[in-house]
Amino acid sequence: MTLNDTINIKQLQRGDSLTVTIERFNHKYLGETSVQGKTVLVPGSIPGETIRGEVIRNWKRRLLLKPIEIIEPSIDRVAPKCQHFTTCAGCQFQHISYRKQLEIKASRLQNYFHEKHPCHPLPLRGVIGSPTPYRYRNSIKLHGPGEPGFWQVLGVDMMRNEECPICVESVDKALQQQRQEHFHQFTRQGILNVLIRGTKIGETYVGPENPSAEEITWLNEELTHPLTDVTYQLIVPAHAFWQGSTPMLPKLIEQVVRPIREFSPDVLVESYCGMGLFGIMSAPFAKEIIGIEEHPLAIEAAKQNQENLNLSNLRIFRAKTEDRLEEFLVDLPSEKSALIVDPPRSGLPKKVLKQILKAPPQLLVYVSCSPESFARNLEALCRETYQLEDMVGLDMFPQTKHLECVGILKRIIDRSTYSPLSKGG
Ligand SMILES: C[S@@+](CC[C@H](N)C(=O)[O-])C[C@H]1O[C@@H](n2cnc3c(N)ncnc32)[C@H](O)[C@@H]1O
Repeated sequence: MTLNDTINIKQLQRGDSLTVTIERFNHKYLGETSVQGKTVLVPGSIPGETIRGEVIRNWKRRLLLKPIEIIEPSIDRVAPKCQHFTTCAGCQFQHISYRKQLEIKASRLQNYFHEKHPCHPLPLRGVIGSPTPYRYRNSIKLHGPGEPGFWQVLGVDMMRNEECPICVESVDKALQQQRQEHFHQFTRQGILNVLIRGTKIGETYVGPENPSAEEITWLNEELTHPLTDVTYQLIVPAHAFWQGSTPMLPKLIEQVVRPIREFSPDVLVESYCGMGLFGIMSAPFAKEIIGIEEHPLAIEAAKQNQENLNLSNLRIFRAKTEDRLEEFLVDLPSEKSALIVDPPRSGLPKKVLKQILKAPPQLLVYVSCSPESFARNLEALCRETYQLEDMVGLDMFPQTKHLECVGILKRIIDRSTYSPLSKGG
């Protein structure tokens, strides 16, 4: 007899109890199992564990269970630090030892590169862990309706979270203070989405995610270059992209800029450049750098940083990558040219892939926050034009399912074969 033979799962209601053994993680890293043909999802569980839980929702095909008692725990289980873990949708892994989290992420990367993928076997060096697996995150967005909060697991309501221990202290403190005041200063004005962002030097922005022109805020940040030890004072736009993990940032820069330093390109194009982070950090190692970015505030910050740091070899262009990349790539010198891409989660669109394949620079450094689109894009890039020489994962967001990776691609064909001129445009 199995654990649930005496229960008709269809009839379970909110608050009822159910005991299950977890079979696997689903694609969102929720533990799951099947009971009487229904998928039972248990946040904060590990495959192999037997858990007694309380029913939160019972849909037609799925049932959401909140763990109440871990009857048979996994050897990888640790105590979560956040009181909201298993209710909040932000973290998936607080109950798993940090060593095991890194193992899970490394095998997830491997799994995207099946046997027939041109990059198989994967030259993966591993996943670099965060020096601080908590207290790393420098920005959060809270959403309405009503008092702003985080999404709950599986989108069940919003939660008015009292803390967020993965955040750096200044951000967590600002959240706690706002929560005590019920975010009144924003809800009174009908502002639904609130952004909290903190910098390493202690500046904090708490305000609307989408500000009016007068509310636009610039933050000051300090960053020490991991390869030169020079400390940079940077302007960071509160409302445009800035890397979310303060302690992991030097490690990410090191992985992206080291190959640029080794290659020492005559021209480096950095597309999806944000406020110019990798271009600025590559400035000592490339003769000329061209940055392309579409967000007006990121562009303003990039230009301000370029001026403040007196970087005469860096030029920034406001454009959509798909509209202007080709024109820069076809002008690149055949040898000694490099490209850094750091696209959003969806990866490089087909149009951009085509432009790269038409005039491929010698070195391509691909920074990705989505292993899935990264693997898909590499399938096209490495079919005949590039070889993936090196790859590393970076755990920018410990306790969560998210994973960053950097791939170093070297051109393996003679570029003249692919030149738009030799192909008649
Ligand atoms: C993952 S962020 C990387 C930013 C930068 N590399 C950094 O580390 O700070 C992606 C950036 O691409 C920009 N972006 C998104 N779509 C774009 C497009 N089609 N063309 C140019 N930039 C784009 C976003 O505004 C954002 O700044």
